[in-house]
Amino acid sequence: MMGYMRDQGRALRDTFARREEFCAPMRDLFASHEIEQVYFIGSGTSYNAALYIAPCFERLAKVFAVAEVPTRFIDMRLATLTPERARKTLVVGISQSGTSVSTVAGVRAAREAGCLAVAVTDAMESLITREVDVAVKLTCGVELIPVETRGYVVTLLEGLLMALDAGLTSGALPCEDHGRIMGQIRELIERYDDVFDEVEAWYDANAADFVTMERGAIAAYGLNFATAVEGELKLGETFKRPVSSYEMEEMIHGPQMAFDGGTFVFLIASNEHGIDRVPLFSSFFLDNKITSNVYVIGDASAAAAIELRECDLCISEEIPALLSPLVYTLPFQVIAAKNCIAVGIDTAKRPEGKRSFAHVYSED
Ligand SMILES: O=P(O)(O)OC[C@H]1O[C@](O)(CO)[C@@H](O)[C@@H]1O
Repeated sequence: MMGYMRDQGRALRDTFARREEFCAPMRDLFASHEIEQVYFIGSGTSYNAALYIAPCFERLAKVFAVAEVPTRFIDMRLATLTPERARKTLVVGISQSGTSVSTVAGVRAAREAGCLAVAVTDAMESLITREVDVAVKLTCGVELIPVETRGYVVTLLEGLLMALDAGLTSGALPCEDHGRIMGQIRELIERYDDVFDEVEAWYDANAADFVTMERGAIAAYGLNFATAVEGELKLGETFKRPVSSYEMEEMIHGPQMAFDGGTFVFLIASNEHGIDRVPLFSSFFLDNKITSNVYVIGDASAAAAIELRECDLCISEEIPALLSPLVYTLPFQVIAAKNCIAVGIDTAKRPEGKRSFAHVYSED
């Protein structure tokens, strides 16, 4: 797992260099169809990436976009699609492997309803590619372990680049804004390996505490809600402790009643609307002596806005808010991987003797 994570910087730079491979097909779709709404569907890590990609399309390409798990897309959203609306609806199924039963069923149902269906997948010969109008390459490379990490950050970047391109092409995103954001991406992926090292050093400094985690709560706002949900999945599927994710404000509407000294609270202080509320949350847990295990995750701009403690993570340089999910997922990936190493859990192994039905590898 650590090997795939340490390769993320290279994979992001490779994805950026290959952007025309996935931006061009999406650009053609937007140019040749009147698209009024986009559904990004996927399961697990791919759904969590969709939680970031959908708002990127809304902000940058000014198109109504929603992230949905495939079963809810089929059971709820399809009902809203009259034949006329379906023709103007793009459904993007994200599946790294191309074999998630749910996502394959989702794009099939979308197409049957008259929507335009696209697959974003690393496996260009997989089942999902046969159920769509267009298959778009996900440039993450195969991950041979059950836990997806490199695939997650690559999916985020690919979605962001597609949204930027769609916005530029439609005229929704001014050329100077497009150029500025592309520059920020270039700069971040160049120093991504250094950022990874900073996160790992933070883990190492707090390792003795992290391995004692009994339960976790991850709270975030804005684009980093996706980070919280992905952090919950990563820690749960590896370290196997119960972890919940929250839109930050919602954490104080009941869930906090269950927290105690064994609960590790992670507050993602991204430089978005909501950052000023973070200190209220940390002091609630600390001052009321509910748990001393409170960690704020932020960067140089968070440090200017919030009084950080020694145990908090402060990335030394500023991370632009739009790109911050590419970085703030790292602490949770690193805690997941290194806690497992510490307690002897092999993250490369699938649970023995348990056949899952989440993926299908052939038409049978
Ligand atoms: O992106 P894919 O290949 O559809 O996989 C989705 C999810 O399915 C899993 O492989 C589990 O079944 C997760 O690890 C992953 O997040």
